[in-house]
Amino acid sequence: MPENPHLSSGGSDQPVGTDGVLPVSPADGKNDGAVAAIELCWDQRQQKIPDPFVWPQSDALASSERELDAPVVHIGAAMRGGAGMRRAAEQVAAACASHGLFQVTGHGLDPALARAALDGAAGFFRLPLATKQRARRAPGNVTGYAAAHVDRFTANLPWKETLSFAHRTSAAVSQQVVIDYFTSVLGSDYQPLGAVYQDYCEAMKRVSLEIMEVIGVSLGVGRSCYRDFFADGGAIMRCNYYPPCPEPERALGTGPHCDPSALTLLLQDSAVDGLQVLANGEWRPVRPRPGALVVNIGDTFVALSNGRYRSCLHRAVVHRERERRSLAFFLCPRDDRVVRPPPRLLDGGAAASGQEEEGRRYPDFTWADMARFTQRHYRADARTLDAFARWLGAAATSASQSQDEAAEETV
Ligand SMILES: C=C1C[C@]23C[C@H]1CC[C@H]2[C@]1(C)CCC[C@@](C)(C(=O)O)[C@H]1[C@@H]3C(=O)O
Ligand SMILES: O=C(O)CCC(=O)C(=O)O
Ligand SMILES: [Fe+2]
Repeated sequence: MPENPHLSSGGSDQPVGTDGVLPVSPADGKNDGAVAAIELCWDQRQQKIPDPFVWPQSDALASSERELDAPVVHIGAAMRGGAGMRRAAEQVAAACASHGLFQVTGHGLDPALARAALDGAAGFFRLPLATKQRARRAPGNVTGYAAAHVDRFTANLPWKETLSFAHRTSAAVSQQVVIDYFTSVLGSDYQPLGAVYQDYCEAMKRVSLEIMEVIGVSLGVGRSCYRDFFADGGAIMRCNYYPPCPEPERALGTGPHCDPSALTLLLQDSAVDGLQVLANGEWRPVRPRPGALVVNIGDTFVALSNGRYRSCLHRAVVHRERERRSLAFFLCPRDDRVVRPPPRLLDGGAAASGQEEEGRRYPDFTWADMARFTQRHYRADARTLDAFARWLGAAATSASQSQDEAAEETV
């Protein structure tokens, strides 16, 4: 296993921090006092933010006023094929080869459902802390309620609360997986809110698969290649709430990162901006556009495209007087599906010459591996995919060493 501050040793499940951002008490993952202190941090009468919320100057770099140059893709027109698909594929190819973000309109998401999902999040985060804590995230798990990730990290805390839950469509699981989550952790009173997010996730899954068709065309592998790959996949749905912050220039709602998942569909609160993307060394805003969904490429898709498409490096800033909400739908492959690019995307004609492994930029992995890495070993940031590839390589080496040792012992 290489010496690297980002990686844990020996493939154990002990978490390690990223550059001094150490996880809190890994053994129990509980931090009740710190979670309760969150209400105090959010208190509007405070003048200063506590030290653990202060980000290094290099991460909290000033923002540009210049909006990110990102195409608006009409997905409805693309699905009708012909010129609509050709135009969409060109727009997607250009955006994904540069910064990895575009917007989507013509997606057919019912505006009343979008409103109910944003308002539902507002209502949830206004609940008393004790009620929200019924859904608290369990250690090592991506789902649940989290306040500033105080139970995971001790520094560079994000100025946000989140509620995350899993969505899946498969014959093997309940067709009401989101409703079941809400009623089981919060109680039967939360069935209607669960139903809103069940519908919202189903709409996002449909749109994600349509986008996968366009991405497939844009990479020359055809409409069904990625659509089929993700059809039985899952998703993590996350409601983000960013309270007003007395020192917004020293804090971040979400630090600089690439999403480890494959594709993210983000609905921004229409009134307040906050999402920013690093492009040509500048943090450029992606202002909310009524009716549009923001779409970005994540690390898992970078591997699936063999590095042709870029993971979008982004962050969310906070405001002094205004709170902000956003809804993120993170599309992931089915847990056990092997992430491997289609042969046509291998470099230097490797596929044609039968040397498939030589044209590969990243090793095989599964979403279960990636989820474990980001929940137990590494705080997702701008370099997750490279750190993950090294971690997989080191795990493979130590597994084959153990096998050799076992073989020697039996000789
Ligand atoms: C698999 C995931 C890990 C995170 C939630 C989903 C997709 C995005 C990841 C995250 C938002 C990237 C920034 C850091 C993080 C810790 C956060 O601020 O919430 C990440 C999520 C997480 O590990 O919970
Ligand atoms: O709130 C936002 O605009 C972005 C949130 C984000 O990047 C995330 O949850 O991964
Ligand atoms: Fe993100």
